[in-house]
Amino acid sequence: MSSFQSQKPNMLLDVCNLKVHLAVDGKTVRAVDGVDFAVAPGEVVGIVGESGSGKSTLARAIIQLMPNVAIAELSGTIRFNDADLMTASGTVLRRLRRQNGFSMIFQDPLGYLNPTQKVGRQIAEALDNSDDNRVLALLHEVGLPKPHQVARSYPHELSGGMRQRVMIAIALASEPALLFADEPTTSLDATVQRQVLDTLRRLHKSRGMAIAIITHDLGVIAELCDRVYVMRGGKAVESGTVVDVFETPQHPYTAELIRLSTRHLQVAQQGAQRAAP
Ligand SMILES: Nc1ncnc2c1ncn2[C@@H]1O[C@H](COP(=O)(O)OP(=O)(O)OP(=O)(O)O)[C@@H](O)[C@H]1O
Repeated sequence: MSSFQSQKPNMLLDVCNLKVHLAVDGKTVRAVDGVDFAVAPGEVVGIVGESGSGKSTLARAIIQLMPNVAIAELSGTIRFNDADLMTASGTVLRRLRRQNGFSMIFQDPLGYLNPTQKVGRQIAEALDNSDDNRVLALLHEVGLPKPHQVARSYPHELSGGMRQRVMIAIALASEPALLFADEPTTSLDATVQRQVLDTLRRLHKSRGMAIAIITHDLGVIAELCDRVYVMRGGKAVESGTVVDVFETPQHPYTAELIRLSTRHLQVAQQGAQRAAP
């Protein structure tokens, strides 16, 4: 594993000046254009911004899951613990995906799960063994009732919320230090959204796992996150603690986002009051 000097040694993830420029139809799309991004151990960080601002590309590039399109430029540094992910070997990346590294959940579990395999088997494969008790324990941990029955189901036999929990269970199998959650509740109805967010919050507390959550929804940021990055046009135009950014936004774009959802400011303030000693 290669290692190098970090500017922020207390960070679990430390990304500096990341650029991911794509070659799309003969044009260069600056999907991520010089982003600094960091996550401390056990921290919950939000990434918010309009559609196409580069949120997903940022997350995917960090975990070395590049978009299926030609890359015009890829540069910057990505340090995860003592590994430089930009230069890490396949072996190092596989190890980080399998054990105590990072994993990711997506908006669409159906596109991710194997439709022809029972979900218990898919979780067992993620666990690298076929220990039924561990499969059931994971299903229980993500809040699925009747884990035996769920384990014997195919993805299409489950509701959207249940499938999202199965995907979370698969992501947890490697005991990740950092979970990326890309719009994990966008396709769910309001009640199920709330349940999945509560589950993520509970897992964060019980496992001490860091979470980087991508969302359009400032309410999700206000409820779940310690810090937030606001993205626009491939750049992080603003970052800071949720309360600071929501109370005194420095960038007009952030101010506009907040103006459009002022009720979330109250949620952030209530959260800060609850956290105060
Ligand atoms: N596979 C791809 N092919 C072509 N263009 C892409 C691809 N992936 C990303 N892009 C482009 O890169 C830019 C950033 O996209 P990205 O999906 O990262 O944004 P986003 O903020 O996550 O958007 P959304 O909220 O809609 O998911 C956009 O202009 C998008 O069109």
